Amino acid sequence: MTVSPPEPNSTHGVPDRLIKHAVRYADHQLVNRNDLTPMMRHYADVKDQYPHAILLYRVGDFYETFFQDAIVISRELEIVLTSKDGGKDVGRVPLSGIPHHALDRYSAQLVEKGYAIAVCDQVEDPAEAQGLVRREITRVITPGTILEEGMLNARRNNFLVAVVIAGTHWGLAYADISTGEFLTTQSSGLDALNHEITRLQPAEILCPTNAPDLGRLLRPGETSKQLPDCLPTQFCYTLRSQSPFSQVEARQRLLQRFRVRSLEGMGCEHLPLAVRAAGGLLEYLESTSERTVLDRKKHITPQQVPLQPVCTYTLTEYLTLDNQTRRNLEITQTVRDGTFHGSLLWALDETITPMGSRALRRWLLQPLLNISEIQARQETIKELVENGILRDDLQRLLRQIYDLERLAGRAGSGTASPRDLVSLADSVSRLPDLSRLVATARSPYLKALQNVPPVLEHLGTRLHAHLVERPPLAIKDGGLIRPDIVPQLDAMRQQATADEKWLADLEVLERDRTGLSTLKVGYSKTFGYFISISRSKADQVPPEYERKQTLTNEERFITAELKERESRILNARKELGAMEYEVFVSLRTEVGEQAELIRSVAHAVAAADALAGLAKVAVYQGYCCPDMVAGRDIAIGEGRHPVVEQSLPAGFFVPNSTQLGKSDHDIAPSHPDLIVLTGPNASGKSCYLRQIGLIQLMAQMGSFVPAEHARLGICDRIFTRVGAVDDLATGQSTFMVEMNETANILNHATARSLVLLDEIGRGTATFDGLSIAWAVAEHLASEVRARTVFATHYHELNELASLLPNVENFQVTVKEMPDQIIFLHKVQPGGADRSYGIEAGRLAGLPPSVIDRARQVMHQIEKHSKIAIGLGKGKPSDPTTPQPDSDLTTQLDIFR
Ligand SMILES: Nc1ncnc2c1ncn2[C@@H]1O[C@H](COP(=O)(O)OP(=O)(O)OP(=O)(O)O)[C@@H](O)[C@H]1O
Repeated sequence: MTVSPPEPNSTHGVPDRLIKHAVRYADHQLVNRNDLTPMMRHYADVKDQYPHAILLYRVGDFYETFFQDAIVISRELEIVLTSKDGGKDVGRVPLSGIPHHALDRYSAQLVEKGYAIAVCDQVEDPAEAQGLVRREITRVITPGTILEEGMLNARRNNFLVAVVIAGTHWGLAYADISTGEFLTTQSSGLDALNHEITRLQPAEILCPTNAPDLGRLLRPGETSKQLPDCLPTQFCYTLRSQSPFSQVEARQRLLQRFRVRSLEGMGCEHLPLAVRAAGGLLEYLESTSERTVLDRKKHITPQQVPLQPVCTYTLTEYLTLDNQTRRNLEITQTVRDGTFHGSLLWALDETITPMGSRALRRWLLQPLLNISEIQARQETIKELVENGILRDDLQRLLRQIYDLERLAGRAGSGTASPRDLVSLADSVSRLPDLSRLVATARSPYLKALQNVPPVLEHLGTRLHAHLVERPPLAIKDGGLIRPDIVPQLDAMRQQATADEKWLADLEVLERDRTGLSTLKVGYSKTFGYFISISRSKADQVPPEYERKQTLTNEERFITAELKERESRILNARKELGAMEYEVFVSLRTEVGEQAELIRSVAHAVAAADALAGLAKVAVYQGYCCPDMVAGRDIAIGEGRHPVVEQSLPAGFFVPNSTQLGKSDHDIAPSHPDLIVLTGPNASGKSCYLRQIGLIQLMAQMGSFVPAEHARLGICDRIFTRVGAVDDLATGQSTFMVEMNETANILNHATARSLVLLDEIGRGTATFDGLSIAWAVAEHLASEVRARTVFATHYHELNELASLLPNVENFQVTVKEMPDQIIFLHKVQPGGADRSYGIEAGRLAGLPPSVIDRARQVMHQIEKHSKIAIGLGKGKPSDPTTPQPDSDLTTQLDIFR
C-alpha cells in the first residue's frame, strides 16, 4: 500500500496553512507504515479498510481525523486544522478533531454534505490497556443509514434506495431504517424509474457496478462513468459490487433474514429484479449498519437493524405523478425557491406528530386509485369534521405521543437512550386514553385505535416502573433505575450510601477527635479522598495520618480507613453504573422485541393524526367531501386553489367551477373533454389550471377539497406542462424541455388522465408554436380524449371548439376601464380575443416610452397580420396547417 514518499520539500496536496507546521504528508497512503507511531499505523490500517468514509478515530475525549480526512473535515465543518506527530521519520501530519459529545452534530453536517463516516471507538478502558488502547469500528454512517435522532429530519422519511437495471426493465427497493419500512417493486421504462426515485427523494442510492472503486460514495451532482445515464444525479450514490445483487444471493439473503422458505408471501417470488434490488439493499445494511453494541465488559455484540419483512408494491396501485407534475403542482416545495412554505403540504399539514406528518407527505406523493380506500379516509375525516370535540380531544392526546415509529426503531437497533424509553413508555401509556376516546367512533381509521395490544400496555407499565422520570444523558453513570425494583441494586446502593455518609460525617468527627478546627475532607482526581490541615497545624495530626502532599498553605493526609472506604465507594459507583446499564439494556431489548407491534400501532396513530389534521383544515378552510365516482367526470362547483387562497386575505379568492369529461351525450348537458382557456396575462389562468389538478390530487389522497361541491372520477395520471425552464445541466434548451414534456404527455395520457397544459409552443416562432399547440390540443381531444385544460395566449385555438364536439372555450375575465384593466379572476364560457400583455408590462414597470412604442407596433401588426385559421367563422379546409396571410410578407414593414 505504501509508495515512495514525496521529496522532503514537496508539499503534495498539503494546504498552505499546514506547510508552516512542516507537514509533508496529506495522504496516509504515501507514508511508509513502519515509520508511523503505533497509533498512527493502526489509524492508517483502519483507514485502508474504509477508504471512502471519513474515519473518526477516538482519542481520549475527541474523535480525531488525520491526513486527507483532517483536511476535508476542517474545510467542511470549518474547524481548526492543525498537526500531530506521525512518527520520527514522518514528522507532523494533518490533524482535525471534534469533541466526542458533539459527534452527532458534526456527523449530521458531514452526512448532509454527502460523506460517509466510520466511527472507530476505544473498546477497552484506557486505564486497563496494556500498550495501545484497543479500538474498533462500531458504526458506519452513510446518508441512507442514519438512526440517530439528532441527525434525522423528524417530518420526512430518510430513504435508502437500491436499483437494478436490466435493459429497460428495473427493480427498485427502498427502506427507512429509522422507521423499519422496507418495500420493493419491479417495472419497466427508465423514465418511470427516474420518477419513482425522485418521488422518494432518497438520502442514498445503491447501484451495483463493476467499478474499480467499489464502496465509493458519489456526492450529489458528482458523476461517474459507472452510473447509468438514466439515473438522476441530484442524489448520493454508493457503488456496490454486483454479487449481492445477483438473483441467487439476493433471494437467499431475504429468505434467511425473514426466516421464510419462499418469497411468495412477500409478493416478489416472481419478480427477479425486485428481489435483486431488495437483497442487495439488505446486504448493504448488514455490512454497514448492523451496528455493534459495547456491553459493560466492552464486548461487542452485533445488533440487527429492525426491518419489516419486505413488502412488494406496484406503481399502478397509485395515481401516477411524474417529476414535472410533482414540481408544477408544488406538492412539497415551491417551484420558485424550493421552499416548503407555499407548497400544498404546507397548506394541509395540521398534523401533531412527526409520524402523522410523514404519513401525510407520503399520501400526497402517492394518491390512491381505489375508491373504497379513498372513502375510508373520507369517512374518517367526515366523522372528525362533524365531531369537533372528538377532533380537538384527539389532537390534544396526540400531543402527548412521541415518534413511536422511530423510538421503536432505535430500541430495536440498540441505540435508544433511557430518555427514549421513557418517551416510549409515556406514549404507550396514552394509548388506552386514545382507545377510550374513540370507543364509539364509526369510521375505519378511528376504529383502528380502539384495541391497544395488552403487551404494549404491560411494557409501558414496566418501563415506567423501572426508569426514573428524567434519566440523565450519560447512560453509564447510573441514576437510571428507580429504587425498590432490583433488590441487588438496592443492596449496593445502601452500602454506597452508608459509605458516603461515613465520609460526610468524617470531617466533623475528625475535627472533634483531633481538636483541629481547620481540618477538612476533600477530593482530588490524582489522590482521591484526603484530609487537609493548614500547614501551621500539620505537626499536630494523629500518628495514623499519612502525609501525601504538601501545598503552599496546607498539608494533605490519608488514612488506611479513608482509603478503604474510598475504594469501596468508587467501586460501588462503578458497579452500580454498570448494573443499572445492564438493567437498562435488557429493558431496551424487551422493547426491541416488540418493535414490529409498536410500529403497527404507530401507523394507526400516524394515519389518525394525518386525518385529524385534514379534518381541521377542512373545517377552517370550508372544504367539501368530494363524491368519488367510477366515471370520467370532473365536476367542481366553486373550486379554489388551496394554497393561493390561504395566502390571500379571507374572501379575496374568486372561486371558479369546472366541468369536464362527462361523455354520456344522452344525458344533457355533456361536458367537454378539452377546455381552451384564454385570458389576459396575470388574470389567473395558471392558478385555475393548477387548482383543478390539486383538487383532483387531494381528492384521490382521501382529503376534502376546496370547493362547494365536487363529483370526481378517478384519474390514472395527472400530467402538467407549465412554464418554461432551461435544463442547462442536461444541455437542453427551453423549447426542447417543453417538447420533451409534451411528447411524454402525448405518449402516456389516456382517457382516464387529467392533462393540464399552460402554454405550449411559446419557445419558438409564433407560427411554429401555434401549429404545434393546435396539433397537440387536437390530438388530446380527438385521439386520446384525456380530460384537458389548455391555457394559451394563441386565441386562434378557440377555433377548435367549432371543429370538435368535445372542446369548449373558457376565458378568465377582466374589466376594461378607460386607462386600466381590473382583474376579475372569473372563468366564464367563451374565448378571449386579447391578452392585454402591454398593460401587464405597464403594471410591471416597463418605461412609458417602451409601452408607447409597443402599442404603436401592435397597432401595425393588427392592421397587417392575420393567421388564416384565426380568421373566420367558417371552418378552414385543413385546420392543422395554419396558413399565414398571403400578405404576410408585409410583416417586415410594420416595424418601420
Ligand atoms: N381566482 C383567483 N382569485 C383571486 N386571485 C387570483 C385568482 N387567480 C389568480 N389570482 C391572482 O392572480 C395572480 C396571477 O395569476 P396567474 O399567474 O394564474 O395568471 P395567468 O393568467 O396565468 O398569467 P400569465 O398568462 O401571465 O401566465 C396570482 O398570483 C394570484 O395572486
